[in-house]
Amino acid sequence: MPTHRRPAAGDGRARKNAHMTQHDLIVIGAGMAGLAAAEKCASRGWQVAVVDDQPYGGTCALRGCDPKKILRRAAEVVESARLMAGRGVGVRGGGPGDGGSDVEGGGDAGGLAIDWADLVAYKRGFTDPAPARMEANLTRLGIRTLHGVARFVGADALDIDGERHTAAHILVATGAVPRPLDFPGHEHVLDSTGFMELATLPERILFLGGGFVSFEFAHVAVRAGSRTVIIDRHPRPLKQFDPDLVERLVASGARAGVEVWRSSTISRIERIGTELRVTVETDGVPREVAADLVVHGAGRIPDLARLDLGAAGVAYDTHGVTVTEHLQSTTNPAVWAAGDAAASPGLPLTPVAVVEAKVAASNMLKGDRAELYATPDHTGTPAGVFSIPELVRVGLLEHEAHDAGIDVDVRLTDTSGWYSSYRIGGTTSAVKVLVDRATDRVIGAHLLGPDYAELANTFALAIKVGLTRRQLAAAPALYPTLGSDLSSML
Ligand SMILES: Cc1cc2nc3c(=O)[nH]c(=O)nc-3n(C[C@H](O)[C@H](O)[C@H](O)COP(=O)(O)OP(=O)(O)OC[C@H]3O[C@@H](n4cnc5c(N)ncnc54)[C@H](O)[C@@H]3O)c2cc1C
Ligand SMILES: NC(=O)c1ccc[n+]([C@@H]2O[C@H](COP(=O)([O-])OP(=O)(O)OC[C@H]3O[C@@H](n4cnc5c(N)ncnc54)[C@H](O)[C@@H]3O)[C@@H](O)[C@H]2O)c1
Repeated sequence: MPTHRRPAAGDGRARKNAHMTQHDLIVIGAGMAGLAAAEKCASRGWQVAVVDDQPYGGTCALRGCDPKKILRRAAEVVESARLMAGRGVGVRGGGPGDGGSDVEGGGDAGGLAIDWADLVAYKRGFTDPAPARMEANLTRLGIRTLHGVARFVGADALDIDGERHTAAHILVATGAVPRPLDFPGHEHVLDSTGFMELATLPERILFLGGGFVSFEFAHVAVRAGSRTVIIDRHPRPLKQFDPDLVERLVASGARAGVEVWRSSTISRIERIGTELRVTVETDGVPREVAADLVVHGAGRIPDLARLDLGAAGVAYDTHGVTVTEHLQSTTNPAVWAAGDAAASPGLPLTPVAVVEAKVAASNMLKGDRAELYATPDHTGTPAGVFSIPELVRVGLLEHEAHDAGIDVDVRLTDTSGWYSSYRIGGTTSAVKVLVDRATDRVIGAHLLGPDYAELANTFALAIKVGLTRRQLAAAPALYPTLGSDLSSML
């Protein structure tokens, strides 16, 4: 095990010599986790450097959450117009757009359509300026910004593009990358970053994997006029979410044109001219399907391959850097990890990455006083798929509550006939709330419906602070808002 002195609390001043700066902290990865930790430590006077080989900002801001939701906005507008078509909404002078959609009982919105190139350009209006702004902010905070691939060359040393940098603490915040695929022709599969940069959206798109990425992108692409199929190897997609609500989402997606092929996978892709010849196996039986594009939605793995963690004696596995509950490497005390790159219990989501980074930073700042170290608390952290409508989960699933031996009251309500649904033209929506009968506390909330992700934040707070069903139902809400439906959902 590497041994070296780490600064005790308050002695975080960096040493300098003619050849290099020894930092208090080098953060590898300028994503949500890396930036949160760097800013916290710099605000306490530490000499901090951040390194990234890509533009600053990481996945969420540049290639994930934020740009994705800009693309989705266009699809939401088209969908909202369709739901209200024939109910007072149409495009003046416009002819029928796609021959009439029967999505959720609405009609054609009279020629309203997504211009993909314009939409991607609009998205870039947000993402392109972000790295310079973020880097300038770090510089203003006194944080050194480095560019290049970081690789360990010792227990407390990194090589960054041929230069050696040492630090008392090194935070691995390198995020995740699409899981490598190995079937013949896998090189034809486009990843999520590539999808959001497409100049045009082709007609026939297959999405490999039935998780977050595929559902979110397929629900956008279908509203932009593509034919979409999600191919998942399990009988049930979106396994982390409530099965009853997943089936309703799949059914409403099918009406919009998103097919889901279950117990299926892709075993081969061949390019023939401009077309892809894709072999899809369902329950082991192969068939050939023609497509214009195949998109990777088959999971992500921690981005550790370029770090040479072995050179620093840092243990890791397929879930990330092996860490203690306070996010320190189990085998090298100089190294910490947070976000998608850490093998912590937290899900690979942005709010989790930020909480972990802040906890890791606060623990590093405490020096050797391990008795003061904190652990991240992810109780009530919501997870949501931004399909149309969105699907959200907070707290326990029904089967998890039963497995934990909780006497649970399960309240599943179809809200599609409620006023709030009628107002927007009628849509698929439902809610499942789990209440612990012994304590009356809300322990799980599962939501499917337009803008229901906003309701998730209230449930998240309730679960985090341990509110009872009665307390939550009694909270006054502005009327008429979606929030005012909450008490009826309980
Ligand atoms: C398409 C998509 C949509 C998503 N949507 C959502 C959402 O709506 N909500 C949500 O909560 N989460 C979402 N996520 C997940 C979320 O983006 C991640 O959980 C979050 O960005 C993780 O942050 P991080 O700081 O751990 O890593 P990242 O943001 O990935 O940052 C890691 C950085 O490290 C750099 N790096 C890696 N290796 C090295 C190296 N050796 N040297 C130098 N630099 C290196 C990378 O270039 C990268 O910039 C989405 C993910 C994807 C892919
Ligand atoms: N809204 C959000 O918060 C959001 C959005 C996008 C991504 N993310 C994060 O990024 C991670 C990765 O997203 P993702 O959608 O790529 O992965 P995922 O883990 O959500 O889903 C992957 C799916 O692909 C299936 N699969 C894997 N290999 C397959 C194969 N060979 N053939 C057929 N099916 C296969 C799995 O069974 C699973 O259902 C997520 O876990 C999530 O944490 C979050």
